[in-house]
Amino acid sequence: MLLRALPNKSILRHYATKLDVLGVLRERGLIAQVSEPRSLLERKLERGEKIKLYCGADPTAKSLHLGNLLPLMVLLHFYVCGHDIVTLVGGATGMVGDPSGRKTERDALLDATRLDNISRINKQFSNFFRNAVNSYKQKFPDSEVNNGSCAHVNNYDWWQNVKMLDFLANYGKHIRIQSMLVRDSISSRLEARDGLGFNEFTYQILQAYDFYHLYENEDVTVQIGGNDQWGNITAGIDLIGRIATNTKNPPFGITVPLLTTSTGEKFGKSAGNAVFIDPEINTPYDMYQFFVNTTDADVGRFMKIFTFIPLDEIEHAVSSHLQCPHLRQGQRLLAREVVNLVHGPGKGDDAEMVSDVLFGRNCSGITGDELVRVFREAGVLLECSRHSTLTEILIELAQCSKSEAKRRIKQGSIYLGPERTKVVDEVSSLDPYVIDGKVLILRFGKQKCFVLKLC
Ligand SMILES: Nc1ncnc2c1ncn2[C@@H]1O[C@H](COP(=O)(O)OP(=O)(O)OP(=O)(O)O)[C@@H](O)[C@H]1O
Ligand SMILES: N[C@@H](Cc1ccc(O)cc1)C(=O)O
Repeated sequence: MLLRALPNKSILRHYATKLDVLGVLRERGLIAQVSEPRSLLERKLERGEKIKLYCGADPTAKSLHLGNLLPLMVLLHFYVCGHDIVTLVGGATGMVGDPSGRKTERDALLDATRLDNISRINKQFSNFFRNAVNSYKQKFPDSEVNNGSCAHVNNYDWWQNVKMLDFLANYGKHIRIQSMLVRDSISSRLEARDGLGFNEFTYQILQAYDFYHLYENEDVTVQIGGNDQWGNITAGIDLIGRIATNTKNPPFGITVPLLTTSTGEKFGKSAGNAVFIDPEINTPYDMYQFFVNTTDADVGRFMKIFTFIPLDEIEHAVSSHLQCPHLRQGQRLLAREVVNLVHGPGKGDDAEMVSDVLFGRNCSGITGDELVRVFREAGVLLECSRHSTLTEILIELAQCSKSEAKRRIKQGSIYLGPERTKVVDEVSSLDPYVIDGKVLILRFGKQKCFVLKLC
C-alpha cells in the first residue's frame, strides 16, 4: 500500500499549527471513539502522510439526513486537508438491514425503491462534498484548498459476484461467532422477545468484508461512522487483521457521537424525526428553520459540529449571542452557515432572507425578482391574479367567506407591502404596495406573512 505525503499547500489555516486533524475534530466534538493503536494514526497524520477514509450509508430512505452529516463532516475535514475519501452506498447491505441501534427488524424495501434511493443518495453525497468545498473556499478565500480525491462506490458492485459457498469456505473460518454474539447490536436483540433474523445477524459480516475489500483494493485504511457503528467497524478491523495480505498499514475506525433529540433518541430515519438534505424533500429554508430554532445551549455545540467557523470565532459568536439571546444572532449565524455548507454558497443567505421577510424584519431594498427566486426555492411562493381584489386574495389565503375577509380588513389586522402599511378598508388598487410590479407581501396581524407573485 503506497503512502503519499500530503502537499504542504493543503494545510489550511485551521490545522496549520499541528497537522492535527484528529485534534481539531476532537475539539469540535466530532469524535466518540478511535480504535487502537490510536497513536499510530496520530503519528501518521502528524507526519503529513495522506490517508484514505470511507463512510457508508444504507439506502433505507430517499435522502441522507442531518444525523448522517456528522460522519460526513469528519470525512469533509479530512478531505479539505488533502486526504482521500470514499463514500459507500449500501446497495447490498440495504437488502439485509443493519440491526445496530434498532429494537425491531426493518421492513424490506421494494427493489425499485431501493434502486431509486441508491441513485439519490449517491447524488447527495457528491453534491454535499461539492457544495461544502465551494462554501469553504468562499468563506476562506485566502486558504489554499488542495482537497484529496472523492470517490463514490456501491457495495453491490462487489457483493453481486461473491458466491455463498466460496465465501463460507474462504472467509467463514476467519469470522468468529463469539465476537459476533457479544456486539451490542446482536446481544440486545437476542434478549428481545422477537429475537433477530439470520439476515440481520450476518449484517456485520457484510460491512466487515466491505472494509476488507476497500482496504485491499482501494487503499482505504480508516472507516468513519456513527457510534452505533462501532461493532460493525471493529468487525472489519478484526477481519482485515486475520486475512489481509499486507498489514503494514493497520486499519482504523473512528466514530462520531450520535446526535440525539432532547429526549435522547437518535436523530434519524428510524426515529422519524429526520431533517433531510435532499432539497426536494426538505428545502434549504426548512433546514434553516430547523437550525434557527436551536436552543441557546446547543448553538455553540452545533456550530462546532456542522460548520467550518473557526473555534475562536465560535467562542466569540456564542458569548456575544448570549448577551442578547432574544435577537437569536447565534442561531441565525449557525443556520446560515450550515445551509451554505450543505446546499452551496449563498443558499443560507437566501433562506435567511425568506425567514427575515416572513418573520417581519426590515425587507425594504429586496427586488421583486429576488423575492420570487428565493421564495420559490423555499417552496413558499404563492401566486394570484394581478386583477384580484384584496378581499378576493384574503378569501383564498384564509379559506374564509367574503364577509369574514371584509371583517378582517376592517379590524385592521392586514398589512401590505415591504413598509407594512396597515389597511382598514378594501383598497382601490394594490399597485402602490406591489414590489417591482410583481410581488405583494401581505401580513395577517403579527403572526402570518404571505409572499404572492402576481400573474
Ligand atoms: N443521529 C446521528 N448521529 C450521528 N451519526 C448518525 C446519526 N444517524 C445516522 N448516523 C450515521 O450515519 C451513517 C449512515 O447511516 P444510515 O443512513 O445507514 O442509517 P441511519 O440514518 O442510522 O438510519 P436508521 O435511523 O434507519 O438506522 C452511519 O454511520 C450512522 O451511524
Ligand atoms: N451499516 C451502516 C451503513 C454501511 C453499510 C456498509 C458499509 O460498508 C459501511 C456502512 C449504517 O447502517 O449506518
